[in-house]
Amino acid sequence: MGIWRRTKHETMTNNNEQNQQTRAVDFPGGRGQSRSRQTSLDPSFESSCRHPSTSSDRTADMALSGKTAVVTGAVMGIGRAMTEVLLQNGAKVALLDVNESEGKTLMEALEKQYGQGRTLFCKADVQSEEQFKAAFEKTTETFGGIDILCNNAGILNEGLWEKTVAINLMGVIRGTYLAFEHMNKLKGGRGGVIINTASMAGLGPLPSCPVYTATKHGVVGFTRAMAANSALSGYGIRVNTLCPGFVQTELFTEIPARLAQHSHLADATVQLVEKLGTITVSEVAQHILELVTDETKNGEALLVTPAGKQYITFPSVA
Ligand SMILES: NC(=O)C1=CN([C@@H]2O[C@H](COP(=O)(O)OP(=O)(O)OC[C@H]3O[C@@H](n4cnc5c(N)ncnc54)[C@H](O)[C@@H]3O)[C@@H](O)[C@H]2O)C=CC1
Ligand SMILES: CCCCCC(=O)/C=C/C=C\C/C=C\C/C=C\CCCC(=O)O
Repeated sequence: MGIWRRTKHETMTNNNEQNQQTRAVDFPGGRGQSRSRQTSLDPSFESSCRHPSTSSDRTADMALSGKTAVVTGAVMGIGRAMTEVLLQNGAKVALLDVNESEGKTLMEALEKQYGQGRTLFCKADVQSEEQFKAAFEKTTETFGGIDILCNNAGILNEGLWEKTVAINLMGVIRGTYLAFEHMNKLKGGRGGVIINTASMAGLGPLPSCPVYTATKHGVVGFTRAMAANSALSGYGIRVNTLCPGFVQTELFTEIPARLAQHSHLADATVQLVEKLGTITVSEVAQHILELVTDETKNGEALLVTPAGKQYITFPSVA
């Protein structure tokens, strides 16, 4: 059971990047096809956003130079690693998270590392339409638009199952709909790409976590439907989902407590972790670059495990 007691300071390394391959695998379920705004902010929210006053042009020739990204759940774990990948490739990044104190500290560190004017922290709970909307508006005011959204914030708590649905699924839907309002080319937006963090549990069942599994299957289905919707409608927005296996983060600690009434299945979960192995946050986050930059990727579900990356092929239901 010691496996669950690891904290973020005790991450397992599993450097298998050189062995990673791309394969198509079959899972039950059809393959997905393949503006700027200025509004006044609620003053109380304004005080929750922190950004520097100067900017850097060190990023001129990078893959994401000139692009602005929003990452939810950006302060820790996979979201933090995604933020770094986006910054390393030239994007400016708005970090949205409920953890304000660590968010501000992180933003200061990122500004030192990647240059002034590259980040913005906004305290925002993805359960709140008001806070989420205000963060998008602040990002647009600060950086001039939004090109990339990573809907990443998520929790694992089978006891608080309604909250799990509200954050993991409703938060992704809310963020996607807000991004469509900002990015839609038919409404004056400049198009863009959305990456929704699902899980391997969005492709197959994690028996100890039925509600978590349901939310992640929901994220995969919603992503594929919105990708097809956008393509058919001509909105100029791509939507993809990233499906990591087990990743060493805070979410992956104290699992028996998170399983609540299903905690008797903790040992079975340990066996699955031992069978599948774990990966690091950077091994997961590096894969967003392809989903963001490759214009052919829309409605994809990309599974990332110690075995490598796999674009999932779903059976056609047409
Ligand atoms: N750790 C794992 O094994 C895996 C995680 N995932 C998914 O990856 C995503 C990120 O998870 P981790 O990095 O592991 O988690 P984590 O617990 O390390 O980080 C989650 C971040 O989201 C923030 N957050 C939580 N609730 C929020 C809310 N309501 N609004 C805004 N921010 C909020 C937290 O403050 C934290 O910064 C989640 O959607 C999770 O389900 C997917 C597959 C595996
Ligand atoms: C209990 C920790 C949960 C961590 C969060 C998460 O999303 C990780 C999920 C990783 C993998 C398990 C998910 C689903 C299992 C689906 C298929 C397993 C097939 C196993 C096999 O026997 O081959």
